[in-house]
Parts: sequence; structure tokens; C-alpha cells
Amino acid sequence: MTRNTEEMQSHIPVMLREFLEYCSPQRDERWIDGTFGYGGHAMALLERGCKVLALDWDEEAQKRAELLKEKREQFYFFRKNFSEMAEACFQIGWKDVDGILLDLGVSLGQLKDPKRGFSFHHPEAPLDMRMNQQSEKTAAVLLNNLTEEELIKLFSVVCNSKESRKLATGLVGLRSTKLIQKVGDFLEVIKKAHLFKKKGSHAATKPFLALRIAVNEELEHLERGLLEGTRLLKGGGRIAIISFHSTEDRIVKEFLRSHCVPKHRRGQGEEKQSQEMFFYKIEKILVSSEESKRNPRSRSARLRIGWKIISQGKST
Ligand SMILES: C[S@@+](CC[C@H](N)C(=O)[O-])C[C@H]1O[C@@H](n2cnc3c(N)ncnc32)[C@H](O)[C@@H]1O
Repeated sequence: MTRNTEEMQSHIPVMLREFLEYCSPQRDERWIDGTFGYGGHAMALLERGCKVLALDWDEEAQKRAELLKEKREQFYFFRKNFSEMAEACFQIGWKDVDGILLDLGVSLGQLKDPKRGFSFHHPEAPLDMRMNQQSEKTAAVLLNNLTEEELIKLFSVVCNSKESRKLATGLVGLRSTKLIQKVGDFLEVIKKAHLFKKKGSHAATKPFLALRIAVNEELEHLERGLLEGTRLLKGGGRIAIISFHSTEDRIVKEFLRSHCVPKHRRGQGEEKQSQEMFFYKIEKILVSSEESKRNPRSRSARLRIGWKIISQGKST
């Protein structure tokens, strides 16, 4: 058995039970897994007899998907961003889909790999943080080239304004003496900034998250993916998003809420509902205490689902 096969078999997908229970994927339905990773959710969909189009822009995920491609019919993989899912569907002749899953963020494998620079536990690692290794924009490129104002903006997506300013000033000071290259260089700036940290968390958690979000343009891709995905959904189709921090969850929540028919109008004829209203129902499900004990990485996970209005097809 290869290392990839072993890792795929031992991987624990987050909130799988809830995803299956609420979305209820059926045999022969077409599903998009926009964040293939280790294929945990994709395999569960295949087990249920669904056709799966999987996407991931990471090279390692692509290698793992190759293993599934050999064994499974009705499984397609593209090394693409999920914000390009319509193009991937077009390439395999799918006009619409029954369901979409986005399990956001990085995988444990990406986080643990010291070469990738995602984790503050590897000070000697290069400051990389790209999920897509074909992109030229690494974390080091951003930290060495953005203006102080741009750095403040980058951090303020996650940190407060005082923290963001301290980090930006520290980085501008450090890069006037040397090139910023390693995780340890960024940690040095974080340490000197004396940031407030919540009990039990590391001072580097928020600055690392902000930098990763910027390197991968995560929020922009999420906004595009939600809209593009929802347009691809058949009437009655479901879009399910698992998020791990409040910045991305806020985007998902606002998107679902602003496109959901208000409760007081749900009984009315669908023709009266605005074209901008995609969903007849939305739900938020929190990770169970049992799962967060078993898999502490899942403790902040939230699953949000939107069900598309029945009479609306792809042309919405
Ligand atoms: C949390 S993991 C997904 C785990 C997967 N559901 C499983 O059970 O194995 C997130 C994966 O999504 C990928 N990813 C994150 N954002 C992406 C995006 N915008 N487009 C494509 N892939 C993305 C990452 O490279 C990573 O492999």
C-alpha cells in the first residue's frame, strides 16, 4: 500500500455524518467536492452511488485523486480552484449539479508538512503558504513587497487595527535589515509585537491565518465559489460549506441569508420571489462535542447548508 493510499484510508473527514444526514446525497446524483484534500467526503459520496466532480488546486491532492480515478467510475478530478467549478463542469458536460460541498481551509497534511510553511511550529520552514504550488505569490513575497499600509490591511482581515499596525511596522523594520524568508522571521516580529492572545491559543495563530488567507486569496475565491456554485445547482440542490473560523463563516452566513427567501414569504408562489432569492431553506449545524473530542482539529467547525428553490434551475 502506498503512503498516499494509507493516508487516505486513515483520514477522518470533518462533520461527515452531519453532511450526509442533512444533505442526503442519492444514487446517481451529481456532486461537486470543491475541496478534495484526502478525498474523505468524496469517497463517502461515491459510496452512496453519486457521480463526483472533485477539485483541489494542490498538487499533493491531485496525486491522491489519481489513485481514486483508477478505481472509480463516475469520478472526475481537476486541479483547479473551486471558484472555477463552472468551467470544470462544462469540460465534462455537466450543465447542472445536485450538490456542492466546500470543506474550507488547509488539510492536516498541508499544515504538517514543514516544506509548506503553513505552521508556526516549523521556524526553519520557508515562508511559503501556497495551497497552489503553481502560484508565484508566496507569503515571503507578500511580506517583503507590500507597503506598510497594504500590510495593515492584510492583517486586519483577522487581527484588530492595533495588532495589524504593530505587525506591519515590525515587518517593515525587519525587512530594512534583511530579506524575510523563513517562518522564524515572521515569528520574531510577532513575538516583538506582544499581541493579546486568548487563553490556550498561540500569539501567532491570527497573524498566520491572515497571511495564509492573503496568499491564497481565500475570501475572494469563497465569494466567487458560492455564487458560481449556487448558479450551477438544480432546483432542490444543496450547497454545504464547512468553515473553521469566523472570517470565512461570516461570508458564508451572509451569502446564504441574503439569498434565502424570508420565512414570512415562504408560503407564497415562487414566481413572486425575487430572482436573487436562491434558497428556500438554510441551516447551521455545529460540530458535535463527541467529534471535537475525538478530533480536536474539528472543534471550531461549522456546517452551513442552503437548499435551492425547487423551481429554479441553472439559469437563475
Ligand atoms: C480541509 S481540506 C479538505 C478535506 C477533505 N474534505 C477530506 O475529507 O479529505 C481542504 C482542501 O481544499 C483545498 N482548497 C482550499 N481552498 C481551495 C480552493 N479555493 N480551491 C480548490 N481547492 C481548495 C486545499 O488545498 C485542501 O486540500
